[in-house]
Parts: sequence; structure tokens; C-alpha cells
Amino acid sequence: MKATLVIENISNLITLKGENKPRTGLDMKDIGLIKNGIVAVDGDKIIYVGEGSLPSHIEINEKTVFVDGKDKTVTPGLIDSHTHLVHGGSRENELAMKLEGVEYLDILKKGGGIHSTVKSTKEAGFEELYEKAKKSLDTMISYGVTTVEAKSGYGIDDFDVEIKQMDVAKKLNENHPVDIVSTFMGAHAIPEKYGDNPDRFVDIIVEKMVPEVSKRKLAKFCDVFCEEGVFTIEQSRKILEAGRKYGLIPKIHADEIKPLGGAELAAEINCITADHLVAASNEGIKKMAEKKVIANLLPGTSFNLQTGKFARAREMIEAGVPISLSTDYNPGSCPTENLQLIMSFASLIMKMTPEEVITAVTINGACALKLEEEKGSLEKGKKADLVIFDVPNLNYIIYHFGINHVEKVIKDGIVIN
Ligand SMILES: N=CN[C@@H](CCC(=O)O)C(=O)O
Ligand SMILES: [Zn+2]
Repeated sequence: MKATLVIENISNLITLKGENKPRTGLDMKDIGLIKNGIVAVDGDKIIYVGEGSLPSHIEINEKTVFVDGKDKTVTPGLIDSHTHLVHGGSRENELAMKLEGVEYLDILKKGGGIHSTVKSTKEAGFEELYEKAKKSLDTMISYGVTTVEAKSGYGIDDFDVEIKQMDVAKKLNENHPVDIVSTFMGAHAIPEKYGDNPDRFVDIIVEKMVPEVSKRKLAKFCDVFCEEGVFTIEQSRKILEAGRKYGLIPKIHADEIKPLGGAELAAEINCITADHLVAASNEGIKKMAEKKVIANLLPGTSFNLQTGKFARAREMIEAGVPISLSTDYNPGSCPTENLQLIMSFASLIMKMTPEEVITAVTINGACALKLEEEKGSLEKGKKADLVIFDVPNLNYIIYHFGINHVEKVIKDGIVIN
């Protein structure tokens, strides 16, 4: 077996090795740490992970690239499994309102918030959206993110705009080193013209949009903003079940602000993830644990919305719910691409340990995107997506917060920076 790339003398090699399934409870602390580790890669795949030097069956030659990992911490490529990557415009105009205490759902009700980004996304051409999202991806990869989920949802009833967003994501996936997984989220807000009859819009999503998205293979997942004043539990169930019928795996924005029962619904219909969950009930948490629905937590959103309320990560972990963590990058409720900052919030505010945090943004993030067979841990046969952090240990990444600790990213076996 020949190695095209070897990362050697790694002071802290965090492999996350283990079963390819969502990690829960104490398993979230088991990060497969190897001191003085070594990783060998052939092309875009890992061929060896171990301690010390390479075994004799791994050949090297003059073309093999060597990277020194002394005093570094190496992890699998980070996975940001909840973003609204492709959108037009920005919403810093909402800051003054937020500082005055106007709530997120009230801004939305008045035709701002998501509706204002719907307008900007409609006005932006394909190239403009592409370049803007590309810039965000460049930032994300510089922070160690090698796989990103991207939702539509700023076209809502304008299906051409929904398709434009997913086409941009598709082209970026082809051209940019970061892997992008698409989610159809036409059910992101009730369009003004359906204000009196939201069920009519639900029917359009179910009867027209979902079959077309599936036919054109534009998305892997289907998502709904299940929230007071947005989509009800019944409407969400209807949309997600229609999605599943057409091969789109269900995800749900659940109990972000009001405890509507989104967590319970996620368990009932076996969503792969329920996201946000700030207001999730005890019963919802219990049911998610039973069904092993991943809680995709987004503490950057709580921080930015200034509600002072964060998802109950500790109770979820103790109940046996698998946790992933994401930025929720979007222009309104969480305008940041920085997943390392989210990792610090998860620990400093939601009291997750550094081990639980790294599990949440690697193997559990991979599970949140159903990519666990190829990503999320450093093991033979998996994709050679790795991050070299210029830090003496894992705790340092979390503790020394707000700056970028990445020294190099390796994507598909290629050293990016
Ligand atoms: N809550 C709904 N959707 C996004 C926000 C989108 C926006 O405000 O533009 C979220 O996950 O936070
Ligand atoms: Zn979201």
C-alpha cells in the first residue's frame, strides 16, 4: 500500500474511532485519543492510523508528502450540519431592533426577518449568490469545516428561487473543496399571499415542490420551520411525510422559541435530526432519546437572538440523546461561519465537555447528514478530511475562544492551507 501523504509525530491525534452511529451518553466522551500518532493517506482515503511510525506494509516514495504534527492537535474535518449558506443580502439593520428588545418572531410577523432575505435572494442573480456563498465556504474551511449542509428556504413560494439556491449549492459542491449536502426547506416561512390560507401553501409544497425536488435530485433532506406563527405540528408532519415518500430524509427546526411539540414530532416520524430545541419539553427529550433522533444544537443562535435561553444539552446527554452542533449560519438569527466559536459556546454556556463537543462536530455531525460511513472519524477507509490545529490539546481550542486555531486543513487528501 502506498502513501501519498503522511502526517507524523502528531502530539494529540483525535480519531473518534468506533461504531458508525450517533454517539450518546458516555460514548460522547470517548474520542479515541492517540499520543504521538501517525496517519497515512492514499489519494483521498485514509489507509493507516496508529501510534509511532508507519508499519512496513505502507510504502512511501519521493512523491509522498510529509506533514509534521509535533505540538499539534489533529481531528477529523469538522462538519457543520445546519446552515442557510446560500442567500442574498444581509440583515445588520435588525440589530437596532434586537437591542431594543424586538423579538425574532415579531420581526418576522411584520414582514422582516426571513421575508427580507426572501426579497434579497429573489433579487440576486445566480453568480452573485454563488460568489457570496463561496466566500462563506472559504471562511468555513479556514476554520476547519470540510462538510457543510445548505438549506434552501429563501424562495418559499417562488419555487424558481428555491431551485436557484439548490443549484448554487450543487455547483459549489462540484467546484469548491468543501462538500455540500442540500436540504429542501420551502417550508421556511408562510408567504404573505398565503397568510389567510397557509394550508394552501402546504399543499403546494407537498404536491408540486417536493416531487420536483426529488425528481431533479436537488436535495437529500427535507426540513420545516415548525414554530408558532410559522408551520404547525400537523402541517410539518404532512410536509415531512411527503418528503419521505419522495426519498427526502426528514429534519425539523423544532421548539426553537415556543414549546410546540417539535421534539415529540421528530421522534414520532423518525427525523434524522431535530434542530434548535431550546424550548423542547422533557417528554420530547425522552422520546428523542428512545428513537435516537439527533439533537442538532445551535447555541450561536441563542447567543445572537439574546434570549438568554440555550438548549438543555446536559439533560439531553444524560437522557441518552445524541448531540451534534452547528453554526446555523444565516443572515438573521446567526450570522457567523465560525464553528470553533460555536464549539466554545457549547462548552462555556451549555456545559458540554470538550470531548462531547468534538464528537458533536465530527462523527455525530456526519450522522446528522447520513455520511457516517465515509466521514466523521479518522479510520482506515474513510475520507482523508483532517484538521491540524496549532494547539497543545483539545481543551485549548474550546477554552481560548473567538480566534481561529487551524494551522492546516487536509481535504480529500490534499493540503489546503
Ligand atoms: N429559525 C428559522 N430559520 C433560521 C433563521 C433564518 C433567518 O432568520 O433568516 C434558523 O434556523 O435560525
Ligand atoms: Zn436553521
